Amino acid sequence: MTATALSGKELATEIRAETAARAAELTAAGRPPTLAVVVATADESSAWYVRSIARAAEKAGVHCDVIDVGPHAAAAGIAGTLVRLNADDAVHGVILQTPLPEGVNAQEMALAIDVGKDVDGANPASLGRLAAGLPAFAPATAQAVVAILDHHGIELSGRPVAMVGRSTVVGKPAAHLLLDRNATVTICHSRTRDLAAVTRAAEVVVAAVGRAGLITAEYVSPGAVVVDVGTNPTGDGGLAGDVDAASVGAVAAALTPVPGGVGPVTTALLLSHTVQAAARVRAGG
Ligand SMILES: NC(=O)C1=CN([C@@H]2O[C@H](COP(=O)(O)OP(=O)(O)OC[C@H]3O[C@@H](n4cnc5c(N)ncnc54)[C@H](OP(=O)(O)O)[C@@H]3O)[C@@H](O)[C@H]2O)C=CC1
Ligand SMILES: Nc1nc(=O)c2c([nH]1)NC[C@@H]1CN(c3ccc(C(=O)N[C@@H](CCC(=O)O)C(=O)O)cc3)C=[N+]21
Repeated sequence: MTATALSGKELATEIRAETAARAAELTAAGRPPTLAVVVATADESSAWYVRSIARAAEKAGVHCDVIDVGPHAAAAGIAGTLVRLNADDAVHGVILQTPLPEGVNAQEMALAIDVGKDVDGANPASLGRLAAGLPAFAPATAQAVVAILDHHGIELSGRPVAMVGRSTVVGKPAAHLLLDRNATVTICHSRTRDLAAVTRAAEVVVAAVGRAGLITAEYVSPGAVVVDVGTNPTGDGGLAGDVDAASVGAVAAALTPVPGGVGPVTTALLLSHTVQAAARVRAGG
């Protein structure tokens, strides 16, 4: 058996087209949608991600302001920058890049992001609202997982799903979104005993671990659907998923590729959230 590739490219193109149309309307109405990206790191993969957001934003007609406070910024300085952006009516979305300088806690910092502008669902209050079924932006990556499954017509209701990873950026919010779709979700992590037994019992496996090739064929039941969130830099400047596509592809029914799967949908959703935030402000006056 050779697994079907669940591409994210077409879905990302659809989301970007819809986003560009709404961005053009907002711009014509004198409210150009604007995303502020706060950076406090010299990390190369973070810099790559920021450049890819800026490129995608430009194509969609969304303004992207990168505010680099430097890799030695103190917590008070970072929080102060976020508070200033909350108060700036010309800014509709705010994201804070990780990693942060040593000793600065990402969750603490994200508490300073206004929930209405929290387009990557980083504020713990956004995660709480998501869990409680209240309106909030989900982290773009977590939403991308469900969106890509929906796009390819994969049923979630009632099905056993293994979510491998419990980070606040991906695993926990994705588990909530999957639960909202009536999946029966098991959340796994580094202390999970016999991970392969748990993932083999699932019909849908989502891997957000950060270990290239961790999920091999013996972790997957024949006919399962596998979503690979991992974006692990390879030595030669490429990207490797958390799933060993060569072996899993022979067992699974369907698998999201890396690159070309969850990644492009993530960036498209981040911009979509930004125009939603801008439109909401307009609706409120
Ligand atoms: N495509 C995209 O848009 C995005 C991709 N990513 C990628 O997704 C991956 C995960 O990111 P993120 O959630 O931020 O990573 P984190 O490092 O924050 O979390 C990793 C999770 O995986 C668990 N884990 C680690 N090792 C194992 C193991 N051997 N077996 C089972 N579970 C394990 C950890 O468990 P524990 O909690 O016990 O430590 C933790 O819950 C990375 O490759 C990242 O680059 C991330 C965000 C967006
Ligand atoms: N709070 C937070 N939110 C994130 O969303 C987040 C983060 N932290 N930390 C870092 C990771 C990484 N990440 C990627 C997003 C898109 C691609 C992407 O679009 N990749 C393309 C291009 C790949 C290539 O050019 O080789 C693809 O997969 O096809 C990759 C990686 C978001 N992250």
